[in-house]
Order: sequence, then structure tokens, then C-alpha cells
Amino acid sequence: MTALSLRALRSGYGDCPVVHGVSAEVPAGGWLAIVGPNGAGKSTVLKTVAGLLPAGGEVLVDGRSRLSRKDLSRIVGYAPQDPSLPVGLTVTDYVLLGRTPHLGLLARESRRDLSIVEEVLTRLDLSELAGRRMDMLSGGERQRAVLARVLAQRASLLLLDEPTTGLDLGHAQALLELIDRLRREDGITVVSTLHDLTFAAQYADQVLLLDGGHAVATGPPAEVLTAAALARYYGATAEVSTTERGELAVLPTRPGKK
Ligand SMILES: Nc1ncnc2c1ncn2[C@@H]1O[C@H](COP(=O)(O)OP(=O)(O)OP(=O)(O)O)[C@@H](O)[C@H]1O
Repeated sequence: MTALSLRALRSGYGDCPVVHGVSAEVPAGGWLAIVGPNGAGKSTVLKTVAGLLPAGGEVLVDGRSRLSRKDLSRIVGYAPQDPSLPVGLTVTDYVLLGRTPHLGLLARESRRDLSIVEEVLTRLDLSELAGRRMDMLSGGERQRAVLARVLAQRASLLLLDEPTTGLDLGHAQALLELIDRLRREDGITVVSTLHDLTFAAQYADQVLLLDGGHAVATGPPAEVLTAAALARYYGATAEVSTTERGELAVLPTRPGKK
């Protein structure tokens, strides 16, 4: 089954078009990495799929278009690059916000909502920080809490905008492993933007390369992430090689140095 179809997606801000006819298909349980240089339109695509910007063309989530905001917020979990964090909220209260789409009008959270939050906190190794204020967490802890809020939503499609921003190598890897585990265990579909192209190649099964709001390449990582594409679209010099373990690695090289 296809979890997300973008058909000639157009989007932008006011009368400023940014995304010009992007198409992609993400099967249920798949991981699509959206890559491309700064300003290519990666975040704009995610915001549009999340229903935060008007879309031209078609966006089908689980085969359905024009989902109500309520339905969309039950199926789609969106973690922005820079989420605004309400001041003074504890980790538990923040993660509970993920249950909002499931609450009736004026309804308070139920025991089930609280137990889902507890389970997610345990899974993300956040139980000990449950009572800590969000603004008193380290960058890595905060990223995990943001992911916890999205998971508490029980969404089947995760839109993650640069989930590893600000994380050191170990924490970035741990977070991506966790997302990958959820994908395998729960069949969740992931669409994420990623600047680290080695990570994109390791975790995603499909890569969509954007440039200037256009999809310039799409396919398996090895087909999209070539040295020629990095030179052309990023203006970067890099070696792309396959490690002994069969993983693709993107290594920037100093321009002009031998
Ligand atoms: N709120 C906004 N209003 C107007 N233009 C915007 C707004 N947000 C982004 N843009 C513009 O849209 C274009 C695409 O931005 P977007 O954030 O989608 O790029 P990106 O590929 O995610 O970039 P980055 O890698 O730097 O995060 C850029 O030219 C940007 O200046």
C-alpha cells in the first residue's frame, strides 16, 4: 500500500511559489529522505504534507486526498526543525500534547492517553526526565522529547524535519536507529529531510533530491547520491564509496587538493 503520494505538488508562501510540481510515492513502512541544498524546498514539502500550507497538485495520504485537519493530525505526525516549545511545560505535559488530535472537544486526557505517553517515554528512554521542564533539557534530550510527542500521536506517517539537528554523532545515530526500529516494528512510514547524506543513504530506502523546488532525482540512495549530483546541485566535491559492509558513504573532499 502507498502511504503517501505526491502528484505534481506545488506549494509556497503567499504569492511566492517554492515547490514546483514534485512527485513521489512512499510505500507503507518505507523511509523517504528528502535532500538538497539550503533553500531547495525540503521543509516546505513537509509543511505542505502536514497541511500547514496550501497545496497545488495532489497529496494522497493512505490513498485519500482532502483529509480533514482532524483526520490528518491523527495519521500524520510532524516534527518541525525548530518546534516552538511552550515555556514551563514538563516533558510529560509536552508529550501529552501529542494526544490532542484524539481528544474530544473540551475532553481531558484519559487513562489510555496517559498510559500511551508513559509507554512512549519508556521506549525513548525519557522516563527519568518525565518531570523535567522542556527548557531544561539538552539538545539531544529535547529532540527525543519532540519525537516522543509525535509518537504519542500514534501517527502512521512521520514527517521529520532534520531530526538530527544539533545532535552529536552518537545521539544522532541512536535517534535514527530508534526511528528505524519503530518503522520495522510498527510499520510506520517515515519522510525526513536530512542534510547528512551518509545517514540518508544508510537509513532511507528512497531519496528525493530537490533543487530550486524541483525534484531533480529520485530513487535508491546509490542512484541519487552520486559525486556528479553532489557537484552539480550542492556545488560540493565529495567521494561516494561503498564500505566493506556494503553501506554507501559520502565523504567531502577538499576542492583542488590531491
Ligand atoms: N515563511 C516563509 N515565507 C516566505 N518564504 C519562505 C518562508 N519559509 C521559507 N521560505 C523560502 O522558501 C524557500 C525554501 O525554503 P525551505 O525552508 O523549504 O528550504 P529547505 O530546503 O528546507 O532549506 P534548508 O536546508 O536551509 O533548511 C527558501 O527560498 C526560503 O527562503
